[in-house]
Amino acid sequence: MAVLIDGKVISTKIKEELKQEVTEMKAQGITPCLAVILVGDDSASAIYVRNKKRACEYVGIESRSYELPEDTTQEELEKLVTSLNEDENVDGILVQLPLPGQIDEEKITTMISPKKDVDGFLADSIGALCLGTEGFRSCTPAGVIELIRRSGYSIEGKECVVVGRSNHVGKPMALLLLQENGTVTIAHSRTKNLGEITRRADILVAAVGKAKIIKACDVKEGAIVIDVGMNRDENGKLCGDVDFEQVKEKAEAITPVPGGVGPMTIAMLMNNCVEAARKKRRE
Ligand SMILES: Nc1nc(=O)c2c([nH]1)NC[C@@H]1CN(c3ccc(C(=O)N[C@@H](CCC(=O)O)C(=O)O)cc3)C=[N+]21
Repeated sequence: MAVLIDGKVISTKIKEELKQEVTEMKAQGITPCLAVILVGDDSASAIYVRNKKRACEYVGIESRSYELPEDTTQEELEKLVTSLNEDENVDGILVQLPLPGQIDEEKITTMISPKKDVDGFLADSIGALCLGTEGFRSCTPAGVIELIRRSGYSIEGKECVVVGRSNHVGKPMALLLLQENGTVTIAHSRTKNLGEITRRADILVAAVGKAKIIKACDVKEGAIVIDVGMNRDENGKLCGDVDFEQVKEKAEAITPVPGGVGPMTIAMLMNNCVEAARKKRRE
């Protein structure tokens, strides 16, 4: 039976560390501030946004939320992002994705000032990650690295396989593992003999978006298995990309869903907000 990597415990530890730092910042008159924009009333998005607000409260970050109706126009949303870009009190801007169909998502997200890109989604941030220079790291991949590190495992020299190549998870995940000196393979929907490749992994990161598709036969004995998936199973229950019940018997360590990567994404978002506020002070 594998070691359970507890994202709730580790994310709470990170938030406690950030809370300390924010207390010190506040003593110097600086309060980090995150603006969260939610368009429409998708219930899953509403839950995430609520979790983010709660995390802000815990850490001592001021959160401003903008909950706009489903029929918000492109122009209205652009105006809001522009005003938040210009607002010196706002350190980070998060536009909750996905956006409704009438909105040009690409245009809205690329409007966000790179200094306030706490999601780490912009070309500036991904470029900095690629070059290994200072910039915001994408929250989910950064959370995965922290989970591995704080559980006492090293990445250096390990065979790392990332399944999934999305801009928000797979690609930045591979770059971060590379930066940690892992030997990195990116597998995806067109990969041939997927199982052969995943079975090589000492560290396997599943970011596919398909419920329980990683089975015990896809995993090497003793692997560290990180599940980024957020799916609903046949009973409507939240589950990952990994068939947890099977794989836990074979892995050295495994993350659950929920309670694994999800809470870490939020902790790293808090980290990026504090970093944004810290950088502003240095300017
Ligand atoms: N601009 C933007 N940035 C994001 O970071 C972003 C986004 N849009 N759109 C949606 C996805 C999804 N996402 C999650 C964050 C935390 C949990 C999380 O805390 N999950 C809990 C359980 C939550 C539940 O019970 O539903 C867990 O895994 O334990 C899940 C999903 C951030 N996203």
